Amino acid sequence: MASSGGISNQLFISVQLESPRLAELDLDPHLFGSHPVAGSWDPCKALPLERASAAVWNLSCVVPSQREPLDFKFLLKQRDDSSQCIVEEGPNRSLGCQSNEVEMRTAVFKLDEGKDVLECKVQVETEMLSPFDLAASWKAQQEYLQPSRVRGAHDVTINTGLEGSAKNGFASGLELDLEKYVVPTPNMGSGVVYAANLTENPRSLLQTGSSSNNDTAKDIVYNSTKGDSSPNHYVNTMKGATGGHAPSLEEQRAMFVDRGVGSPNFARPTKQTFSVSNFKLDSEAKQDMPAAEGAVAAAAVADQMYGPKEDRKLTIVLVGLPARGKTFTAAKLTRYLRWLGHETKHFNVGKYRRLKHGTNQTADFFRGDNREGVEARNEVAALAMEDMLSWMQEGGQVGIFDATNSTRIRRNMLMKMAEGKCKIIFLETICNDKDVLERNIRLKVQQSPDYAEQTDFEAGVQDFKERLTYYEKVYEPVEEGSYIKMIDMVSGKGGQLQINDISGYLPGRIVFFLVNCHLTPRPILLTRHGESMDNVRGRIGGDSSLSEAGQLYSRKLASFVEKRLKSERTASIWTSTLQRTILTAHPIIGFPKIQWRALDEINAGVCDGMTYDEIKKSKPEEYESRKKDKLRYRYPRGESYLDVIQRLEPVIIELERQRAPVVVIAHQAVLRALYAYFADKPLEEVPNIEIPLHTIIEIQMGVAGVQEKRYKLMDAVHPTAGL
Ligand SMILES: O=P(O)(O)OC[C@H]1O[C@@](CO)(OP(=O)(O)O)[C@@H](O)[C@@H]1O
Repeated sequence: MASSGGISNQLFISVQLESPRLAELDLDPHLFGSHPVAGSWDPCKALPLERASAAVWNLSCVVPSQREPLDFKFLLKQRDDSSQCIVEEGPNRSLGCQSNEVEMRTAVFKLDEGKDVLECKVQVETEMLSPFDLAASWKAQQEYLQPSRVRGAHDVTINTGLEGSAKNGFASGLELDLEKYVVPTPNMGSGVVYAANLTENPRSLLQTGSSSNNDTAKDIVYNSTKGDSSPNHYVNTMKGATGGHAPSLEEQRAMFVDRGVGSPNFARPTKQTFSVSNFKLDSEAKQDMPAAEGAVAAAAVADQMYGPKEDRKLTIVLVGLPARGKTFTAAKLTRYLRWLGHETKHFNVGKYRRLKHGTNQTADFFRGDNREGVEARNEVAALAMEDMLSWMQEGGQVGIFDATNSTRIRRNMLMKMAEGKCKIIFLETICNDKDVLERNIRLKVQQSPDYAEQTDFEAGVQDFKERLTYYEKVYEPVEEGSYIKMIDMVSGKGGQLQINDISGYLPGRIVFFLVNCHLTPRPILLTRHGESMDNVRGRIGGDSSLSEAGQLYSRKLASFVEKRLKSERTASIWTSTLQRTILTAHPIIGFPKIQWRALDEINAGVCDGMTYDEIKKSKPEEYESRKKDKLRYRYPRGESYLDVIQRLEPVIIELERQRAPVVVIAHQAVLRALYAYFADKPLEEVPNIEIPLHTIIEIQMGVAGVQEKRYKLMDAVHPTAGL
């Protein structure tokens, strides 16, 4: 917003710091920085943050707009001795004069001479406000003691508490009303997590005890004895369908693909009956069946019937120089494929290297002429590939092999290891955008365990850039085999995708997904409709209107959306075709509304309009069957959660493709499925994820992955508990 006629705009800054430990440690968070408003880097003049809740401190202030960015950092002061300051680690934070700039880097403080580390979640938002907006807000506040209704301005209440500080030109204590509605997020967490840390831990190293990751151990246990992909579990299930004896090989051949558990009363296909949806498959092939429905399951069958064995297993081998977004792309692809029901795991070779060789390799370790380094790196790459192939033997379907894999020799080694066991597709990420590279390098040094002990951030950046030059010297672009090249796509300004020798259902889905992805940060707001009359009655499905409370929520939601998205030039409102979501969206003005049938609530079939108690009494076997396997259970003439996931796939693709914010007003089961995608939740958890009424779940998609924030606008009078 340019300054008008010599009257300069004001930069509104809203800062939030969150950590449950701050209060315990008697530490008061402050902010200090380059502008006189922020103490001109004098810790004694640092601005204190105000405590907003048990673990949240915030500060809002207005800074006369400045030509240069506002550089600042957080610092902690001991409550009983404010002369003791602890300044946060890492580079200065910098705010330009853009509106709605959101900076999320976690604040890291070293306590007790570095023996203890305190991490605080950070949210920083900025807004350029014209003096007129500010004055009008002030006037509205003074005269009507109401939050301002000035178009476009924050709904602020101006707190004149810090009179003294008004001298140096800023009205302190501006408080964002929206923050009052923030409620804790569940374990999805919103701290920035280093994506490579979430990848598979080396079972090979685990056996030698050099890695202490229970998850992998649990994972191995899970794959071999639990879940419905293991033969013994499957045989037991089939005993029920064959009158109690273990199915003979002939009967096993009659096992059917349809993943819907459905009503136990329906005639189970036996070896005489054969319908299109019940392909005869031997139990061994059954293991590869994804826990998915519809298109994915049918394609998996087709691939199995016609494709060679290795086509049933797919490995996406990432290729690219460091800081090209490989790990981020790998994590996104893993999340998407898992959500569709494909057994997918992300193997990061860097993690193997760190576990086997420690985290303080300097750039020299990565020199192409460092024989020892090259051998060590190839060794851990082979270990990771061995682990992945073993996992595939146990039922894994798609492996994401994340490393630079920057030479033909390395790639040939991987292809040789995979021969006859799985299909390999190379996914090469190429980035020529200097700004994107610089940002990725700084993000990498900030987050990677390789630089956790590096106290001098700039030295870390130099070391990483040196490592980069060594890789560039030996880098050989992919020209061999099946490959996908993503060229300058992450910057969100076009770019291109090149593919070679790509065929089959799953590779096709992967290409389609990658074409639609980008990293442009934008919020996606998920919320259920306002309380409906059927919610009050405890009836499921249906197409009822809103209760009084539901109508009130629709008005609050409209006010929230107006404030939260006021500075967004374009945003859209998506609803289902059921009236409870359309009525909820009705009071929202100024944004296009789109009705998606794909967003309709799970179809309860013959149980539609019933209460859970009525189902339990009149259809006890349905009730029990759904309780036993709520993910796969399909209502008679209705849907399962897996069916809902399948029909939501185009919605996910469109949400990934959108660059502007989207408000999705939908239903409990539908939002469970959508949330599970963003939160990378296991499919088994989907049917029981908490999606309370009258609460907005804000998903922030961006460079550092997916973060979440929740706003509860009002209580739900009749919370609906799922079956
Ligand atoms: O899968 P469960 O837990 O039954 O939840 C789905 C049910 O939630 C409900 C409410 O009970 O959704 P909503 O009100 O959000 O449209 C029912 O309509 C729907 O059948």
